Amino acid sequence: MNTDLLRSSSDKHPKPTDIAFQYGTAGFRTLGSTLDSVLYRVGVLAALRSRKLDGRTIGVMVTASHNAAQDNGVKLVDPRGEMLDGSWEAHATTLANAPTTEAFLEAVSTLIRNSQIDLSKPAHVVYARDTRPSGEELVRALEDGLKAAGAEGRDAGVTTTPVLHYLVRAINTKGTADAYGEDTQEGYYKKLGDAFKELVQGRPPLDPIIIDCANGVGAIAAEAMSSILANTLVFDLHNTSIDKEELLNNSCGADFVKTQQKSPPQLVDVLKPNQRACSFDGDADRLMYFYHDENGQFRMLDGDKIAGLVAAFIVDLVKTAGLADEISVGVVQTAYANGASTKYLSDRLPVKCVPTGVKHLHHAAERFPIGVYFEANGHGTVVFSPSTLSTLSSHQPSTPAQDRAHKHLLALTSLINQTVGDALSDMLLVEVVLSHKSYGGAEWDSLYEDLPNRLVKVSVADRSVYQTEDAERKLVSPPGLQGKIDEIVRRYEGGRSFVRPSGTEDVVRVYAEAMVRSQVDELAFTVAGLVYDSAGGDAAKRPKEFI
Ligand SMILES: CC(=O)N[C@H]1[C@@H](OP(=O)(O)O)O[C@H](CO)[C@@H](O)[C@@H]1O
Ligand SMILES: [Mg+2]
Repeated sequence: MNTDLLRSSSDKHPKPTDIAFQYGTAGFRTLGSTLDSVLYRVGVLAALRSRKLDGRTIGVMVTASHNAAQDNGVKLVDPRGEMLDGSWEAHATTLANAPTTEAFLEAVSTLIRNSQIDLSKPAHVVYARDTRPSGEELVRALEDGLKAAGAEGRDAGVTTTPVLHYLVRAINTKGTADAYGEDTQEGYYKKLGDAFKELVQGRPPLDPIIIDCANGVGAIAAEAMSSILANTLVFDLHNTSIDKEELLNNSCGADFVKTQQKSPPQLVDVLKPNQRACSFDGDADRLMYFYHDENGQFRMLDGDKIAGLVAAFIVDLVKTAGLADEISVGVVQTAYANGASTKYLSDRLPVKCVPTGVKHLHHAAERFPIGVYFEANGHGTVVFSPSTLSTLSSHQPSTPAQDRAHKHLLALTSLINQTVGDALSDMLLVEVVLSHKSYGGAEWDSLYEDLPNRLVKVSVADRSVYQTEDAERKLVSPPGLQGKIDEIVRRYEGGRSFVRPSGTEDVVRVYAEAMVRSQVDELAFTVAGLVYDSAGGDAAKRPKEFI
């Protein structure tokens, strides 16, 4: 690497003095206007990561997902399309926080030395951004970093996070036995589109699906997919104003639906009773379904409901294909999964609970022959292990029914974006299942009844003192607090509550559920009050709903 070039270009992207950056669950994420130096340095880091992995292509996605338009962020994608390896998250944070160019150069040399990176290896990086206006300049800073580090960059333009993950895997597997698909966006749309058409062939057409695109990049992806699917499935697209910055994720999108537990207001008059609709988030990796029942009541079909629907469908297909002895299906959830969904799934399948954050779910799901994972907030997918894929490709069905189910399983491996949660791919998957089961939203919803639940944020002086175990369901620190929470929970029928520090915001989260709505609120606000007071929170600023 050319140190002079690295030095001179680093000087053009100075680190703001007053900000400490942290590569967290969602990569780096903060105000877009503060991220210039971070993007430059991520360019250098991505080049080093690629060299460390013999020149395999690394992905960089510039997005702040469901956050407001003025935010932005960046995350790295490893060669199989998965999240950046955990050990490199710390390297990212170190590089981003070096206060000066000299300190940055020093941190780069240390990383090269400690990780034994061979600088004679080539470096390849593919990158993309969502529709945020700040993304354009941030990509230029990233390109400066790539250039300074001597990496070959490929600009995938403005696209969704899951498309970028797809491209990374497709590029790295090109020409091999496990080629993932054509390494272009068209290749992605065609792969999903062909698989969908095969899966619904011969079935009665579905009603059009209403899609809230959150005024983000999902609108572009949905538009492209819509023309490929033609009349197989009609998309009724809403919130597609990608050129109006202020509208991004504003009272719309998957996060709005999940946290507000209501329909985006723009859709309220569009939705007829029992008509199914869904929301993407700002970078189209999360999906929420919902409908209004006969009484106009909002009903949410979240990540847990998607996991239940999809897992049961895949189990049936595996059985019908005559593969039940060879392939099993497991589900991965977090502590935020509704207790009713965990019960529904555990009665049928192995279910594992892991800490919050997609990388934990993804890795746990990879341990199952077929692993279905979803966060309640709608981020998830299905992964097929290499041995399952080879069982599927060599299977010889012995009856027409087995043959049909086997073909459908194979098509599912193409329809599902196995690299990461993908709103578009997950939506097509849900539509396939609804079509096969002849379900509307109400039939799907009736698989089980969600327990009433409530999520509350508590501001504390130092959230790092909150440490957990048992997949974040129990506090081990501060000492004694868990015992007090348990005591409160015992007073509520079907009560459950846990407390953990957020990985993305400076707050502690309190989750609660119980049999009755009014009791859940009481439980959640009692626990929130306990956390606030025990952290020495200012009595004058205590939120009035806390008990
Ligand atoms: C309760 C909740 O929804 N938590 C979210 C949120 O994490 P926190 O660590 O809770 O801030 O952001 C993560 C990244 O997007 C997502 O994976 C996770 O599900
Ligand atoms: Mg997202």
